[in-house]
Amino acid sequence: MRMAESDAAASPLFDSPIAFIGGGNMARSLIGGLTARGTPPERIRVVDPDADTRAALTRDFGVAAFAHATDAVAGAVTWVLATKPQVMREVCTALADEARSARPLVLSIAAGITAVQLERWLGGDLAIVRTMPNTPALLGAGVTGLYANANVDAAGRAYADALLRSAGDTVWLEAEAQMDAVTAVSGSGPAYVFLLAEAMEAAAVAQGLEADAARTLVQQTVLGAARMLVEDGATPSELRRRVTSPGGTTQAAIEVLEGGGLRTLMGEAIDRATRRGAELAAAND
Ligand SMILES: NC(=O)C1=CN([C@@H]2O[C@H](COP(=O)(O)OP(=O)(O)OC[C@H]3O[C@@H](n4cnc5c(N)ncnc54)[C@H](OP(=O)(O)O)[C@@H]3O)[C@@H](O)[C@H]2O)C=CC1
Ligand SMILES: O=C(O)[C@@H]1CCC=N1
Repeated sequence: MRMAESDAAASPLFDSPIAFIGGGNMARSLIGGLTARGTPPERIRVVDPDADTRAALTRDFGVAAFAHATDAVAGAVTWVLATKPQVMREVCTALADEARSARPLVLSIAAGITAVQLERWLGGDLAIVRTMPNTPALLGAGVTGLYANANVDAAGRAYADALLRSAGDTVWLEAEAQMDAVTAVSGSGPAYVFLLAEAMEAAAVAQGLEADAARTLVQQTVLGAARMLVEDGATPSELRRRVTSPGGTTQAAIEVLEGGGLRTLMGEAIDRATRRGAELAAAND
């Protein structure tokens, strides 16, 4: 579902302060995406326990960074929960008093942790949007899955959508259960592509290519292929067919990948990651 930009622009949320709880890798990608695409840094506050992390966020993006969560959320109408699932319960219960009085729109980026858990830990009856972004958000080339609980009104949905659109595309889900699959596909997905790139580079070097040449060849191949996937309009299998001359080099390689069970392996990997999301929710309840 796409939100009307006019709904978001009309919301008082639009100019209000945003507090990030946790300033690690994914928060950094989102803050980078937001500030690069027009969100004034003065609107963004971050809390993180690590002084170097705080200094780097202020230096790189001009945002205010705090050591204590209560300082970061003071006056913030939107909270983005960006700590690891393992500490989310502790983080939320420590902020329950502030949540009860401020009634913020709460966005979580945590894998696995459910809207019901967040609402319970923060004190109940809150508007919660579970989101699953990915690190290309830093370049505005991310994609985010979103699910809103029943307390989120149309303006809250439109605002959450606009916020995450600064980081790339958005896909709304009506069933929260699907968030674990989204996490496994697009949240973790960049790592699968990076692993593929690592493996291709290593294979190129094993064939005698210089490391620099191998890196450039692989980088541009992945970039070019990704652009064709998005821009050409053809299906992945049609794009693959156009590369694969009968009896040629690509066919020889694809036969090895198919014969080695690449599709089964990817299915198993995504299934395992999906189940890991549910495990994280249960283990950290
Ligand atoms: N990395 C990714 O690609 C994606 C991650 N996510 C989700 O984003 C969340 C963060 O992941 P990621 O950025 O990779 O992890 P990081 O460990 O890089 O970031 C988490 C940050 O939170 C800090 N932190 C720990 N305790 C607190 C606290 N009590 N209050 C405030 N900050 C605290 C950590 O500090 P310290 O290290 O000092 O403990 C760290 O800087 C996770 O829930 C993950 O599931 C979602 C999509 C993609
Ligand atoms: O690996 C993780 O658990 C997080 C969630 C998706 C990407 N990184």
